[in-house]
Amino acid sequence: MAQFWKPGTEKPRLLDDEEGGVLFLSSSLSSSASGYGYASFEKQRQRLPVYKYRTAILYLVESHATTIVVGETGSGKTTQIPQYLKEAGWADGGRVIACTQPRRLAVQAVASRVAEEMGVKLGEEVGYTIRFEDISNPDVTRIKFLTDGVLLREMMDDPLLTKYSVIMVDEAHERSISTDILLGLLKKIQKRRPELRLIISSATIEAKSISNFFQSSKRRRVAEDEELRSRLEPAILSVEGRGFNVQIHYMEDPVQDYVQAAVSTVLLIHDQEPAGDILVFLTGQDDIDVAIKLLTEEARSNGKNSSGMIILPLYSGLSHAEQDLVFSPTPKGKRKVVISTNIAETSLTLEGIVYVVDSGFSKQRFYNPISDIENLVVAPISKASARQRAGRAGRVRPGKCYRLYTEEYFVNEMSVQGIPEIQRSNLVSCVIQLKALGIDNILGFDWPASPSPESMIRALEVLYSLGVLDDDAKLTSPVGFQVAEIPLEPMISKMILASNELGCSEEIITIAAVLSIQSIWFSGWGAQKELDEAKLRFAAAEGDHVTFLNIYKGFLQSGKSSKWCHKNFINYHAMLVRKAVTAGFFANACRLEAFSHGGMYKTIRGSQEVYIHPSSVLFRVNPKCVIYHSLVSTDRQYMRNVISMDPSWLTEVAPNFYQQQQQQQQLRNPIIH
Ligand SMILES: Nc1ncnc2c1ncn2[C@@H]1O[C@H](COP(=O)(O)OP(=O)(O)OP(=O)(O)O)[C@@H](O)[C@H]1O
Repeated sequence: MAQFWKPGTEKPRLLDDEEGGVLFLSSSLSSSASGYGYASFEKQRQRLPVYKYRTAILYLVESHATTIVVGETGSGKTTQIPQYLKEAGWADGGRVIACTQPRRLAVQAVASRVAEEMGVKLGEEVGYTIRFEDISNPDVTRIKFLTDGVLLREMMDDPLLTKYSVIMVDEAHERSISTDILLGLLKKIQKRRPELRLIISSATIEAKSISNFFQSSKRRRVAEDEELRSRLEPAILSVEGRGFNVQIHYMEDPVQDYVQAAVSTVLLIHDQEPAGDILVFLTGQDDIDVAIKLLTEEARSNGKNSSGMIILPLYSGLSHAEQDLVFSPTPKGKRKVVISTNIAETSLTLEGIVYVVDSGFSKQRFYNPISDIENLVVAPISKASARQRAGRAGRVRPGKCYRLYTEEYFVNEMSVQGIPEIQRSNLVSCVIQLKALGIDNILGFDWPASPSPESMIRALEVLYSLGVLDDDAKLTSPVGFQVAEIPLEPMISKMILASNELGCSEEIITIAAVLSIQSIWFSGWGAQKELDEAKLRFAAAEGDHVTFLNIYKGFLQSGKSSKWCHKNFINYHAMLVRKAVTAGFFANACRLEAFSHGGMYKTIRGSQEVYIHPSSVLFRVNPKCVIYHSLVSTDRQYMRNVISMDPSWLTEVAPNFYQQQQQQQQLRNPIIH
């Protein structure tokens, strides 16, 4: 059973988070306001800490090009500021107020909440746009929530974002790659559109560094007259006041297995704490599935009343219906246990949540430009994230947060902020986006945090090999422009274009769609055996990509029997498909080196050791040469979504890339097969 330090053993202190210990967020909303639910929306809005700053915010936005708003979680920044701006006339005359979020789920949830508070139908005055889903109407939408990635895409049609009067970049502290690109581009746009207003908001942002970014000395020199200079000077506003109390508990000793510790903590809460839903932060679908299984089994075997718990997963691959369950009210007498990735970390209000369990980990991208390998690894979160997670409790009533790490670790070892995503990612998509927006001097681009030159060079190299950039590093016509226009990874886009010539566009578009989502398999939760059987039924000898096709066709024809699967096994056609995949993903080619450990491969590009992931239908089949879609790192580097291929295709589809590669390898290692 999890051992937590009990806050009752020491007098609770009013502490700043960094100091650790019991954290009582000072409350400007009293718990008697748990009658909150009954108050009118207007009253609820007025009780939020940000309300007292309404005039100040509007004044600063009027008088400064950039306003940075810093405030605690739940103070009302996201839901209220766009409404204040609308009320003050910033959406008059057909103009639009934009509010960006790093995550799709947050965009949908916040837009629904604001539409509800304003008493309007979602998609009309208040709308949202996320990739592949546009619930807005250009004629009537005045407040638009969107992911930062979608706003970047909008710049391709309207580089100065002319329809927006104010753009609020929310959760900037997350430093997603799209947020950083957006900040760099918005700074450029401001020079051309002095009337555009920016609000950069976050609970934990390092306001000073963003402020410095927006007021470089060059900008100050450009602004000669006093008034202009003062307008260009960013304003920083700190919203004081927080939501309800959130009591923080730490582990007495470090935990060996955070999934097991999370399960024990949920059972402890369910057993000992009063009513209220629980939100658990784990890292990904795999450990969420394990936790759900363990939780169900342990509750049953301990004789605990598991029937009182409604256990729900939350990650980005879920269907709308599954996501809706998480947001729906908890039936009386029940306790919802939502087990989530960090998609629930920012901006979300799940009304019934009273308890948060924080594993202290999340899946993070790490890219090594030398080996050209990008990994999704389970890594410790930062204090900023921990604070956001705790902030999911205490939004509509007081709450508790159980951190599955020690206070000592939190205070002394946890980093204050995470590393910006741009400094730990493959930059291929980022570079092509900037090129498409006419930013030719990528290395000289004004970044809030500069990416490494090695990553930049790697990205330029790959884009050149894909035929997307020419010798002057400009987009090629038509391929480069076409690839940039498709809102997918450049390799997938190139694969689609290649399929046209190879006569298999329909199939490739199906595969591209599957690769662009997290998983074609909906959660195997509670039905792992059936899921495995289904996978086997649809499996194709050529690899996962062709398996996706089989599934899709099966769906279309509604004949999902194994008999149907055998009858429609398409070999020759699949070969074509594989060649098109190779045309896009040639940089991810690997060769079988040894049969040890179930088949050891090496990347042709960098001679890195990699293995086929057990979830692949090619696991233990071990074709001689394969192409993978992505890598995950656990005890080893595993390739996910793998397809077999003929190595002779490589020099055919990517002559520059592989001839150069072969020459380099011959220098290093004269024997290559
Ligand atoms: N769907 C909802 N149901 C009930 N209350 C809500 C909902 N959405 C927001 N609220 C209320 O509004 C408050 C402010 O939410 P908002 O998202 O604007 O805060 P925020 O300052 O942006 O915080 P964060 O940075 O954590 O997202 C919440 O703490 C909660 O009290």
